[in-house]
Amino acid sequence: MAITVAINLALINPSTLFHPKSPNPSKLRAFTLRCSSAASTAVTDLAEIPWKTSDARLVLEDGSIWRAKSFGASGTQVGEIVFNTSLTGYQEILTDPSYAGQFVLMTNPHIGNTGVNFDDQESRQCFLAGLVVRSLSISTSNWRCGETLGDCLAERNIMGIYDVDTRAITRRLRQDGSLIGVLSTDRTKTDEELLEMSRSWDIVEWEFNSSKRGGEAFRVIAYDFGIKHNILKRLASYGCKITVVPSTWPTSETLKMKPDGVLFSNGPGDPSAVPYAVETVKEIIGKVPAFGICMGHQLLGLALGGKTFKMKFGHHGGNHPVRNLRSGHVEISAQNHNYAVDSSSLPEGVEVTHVNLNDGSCAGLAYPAQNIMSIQYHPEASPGTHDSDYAFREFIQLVKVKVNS
Ligand SMILES: NC(=O)CC[C@H](N)C(=O)O
Repeated sequence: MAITVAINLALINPSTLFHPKSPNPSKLRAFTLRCSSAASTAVTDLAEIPWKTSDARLVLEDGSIWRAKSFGASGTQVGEIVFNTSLTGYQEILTDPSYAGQFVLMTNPHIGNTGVNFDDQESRQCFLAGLVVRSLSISTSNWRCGETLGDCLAERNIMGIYDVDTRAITRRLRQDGSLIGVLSTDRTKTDEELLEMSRSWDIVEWEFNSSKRGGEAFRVIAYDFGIKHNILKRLASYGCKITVVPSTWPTSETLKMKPDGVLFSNGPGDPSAVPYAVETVKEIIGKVPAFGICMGHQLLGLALGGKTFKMKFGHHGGNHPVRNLRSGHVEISAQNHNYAVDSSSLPEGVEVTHVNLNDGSCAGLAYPAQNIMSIQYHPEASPGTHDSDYAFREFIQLVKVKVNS
């Protein structure tokens, strides 16, 4: 039932595309760590570093080259770099399928000290393309720790780098917008080759294959575009019996199953690149109460006739202020998205219910006439604050009213 996400990394011919922003490759700028030599030497003097170190490069499409140490897997990997401002929760971030194809840079400088446990996974594997951290904890200490962060990444073939100026990269992303990059530990590849790889890759290349009457549970069908486990756990805690179906599940089958509600999940990539999913949403809305989370919210926006667009550097973190326009309350929310619904493109009758206070973008929608609600961020908040958990209660309320009507 789970999706598989296939991405064309190895098949790209670096010579086929040339990015219009290309500076002369001979003018590649090399950024060496200002503090790496001093800080790392100091640490090495005190304790033997327990992981294998090797040189790694992060080459961004703007021509900047960031030299770092590697941990986890080695090799060469292309991805889109995004920064996440959460202070902790790196394990949930690693296993959030919406990060597929992306390098996540943690702005919190010290990562890895609690290791990885077997209870906090948001899905069955690590989906992100790579992890970028300033300082990797040299020791791991937590009563639930099952393995170190480095071992976890190495076993799952995910690359990580540390000893890199994450603040400088974040400032660059905030200024210039999101960037494609290549992480590599391969010394045989030149900087120019890596730069070409970063410029010929596109993240949109995804393929998705993959208490009611008498105390009975509500039956909810969850369309899996890359669903996080905590969404299922939160729905279950509200008394739902959930059936997870693949993103390509036929609408006719869904309707035959007579669900009380349908959830459209979070997921990676550009919502406008999956028109079949928009069609599915169109066929379901109006017939069954629907709740969209993140990608699901964007698909609902498109299905209702609105438009989505790519943001400059997206929202990734556990500390985004959102105003609920109905209650006037401000929630601190967990967010992870690069695309957004354009509020001005929405037809009459569709209400913008939430606004991101950092940039005024649309953070929630409702179409009461058709029992639809959606949230651009993560009410299941894992990691994050739990201010927005009430969204599940509101969805259950929509379901209840419909069931009892
Ligand atoms: N978390 C999500 O569902 C992300 C939605 C979409 N992939 C975006 O980046 O905007």
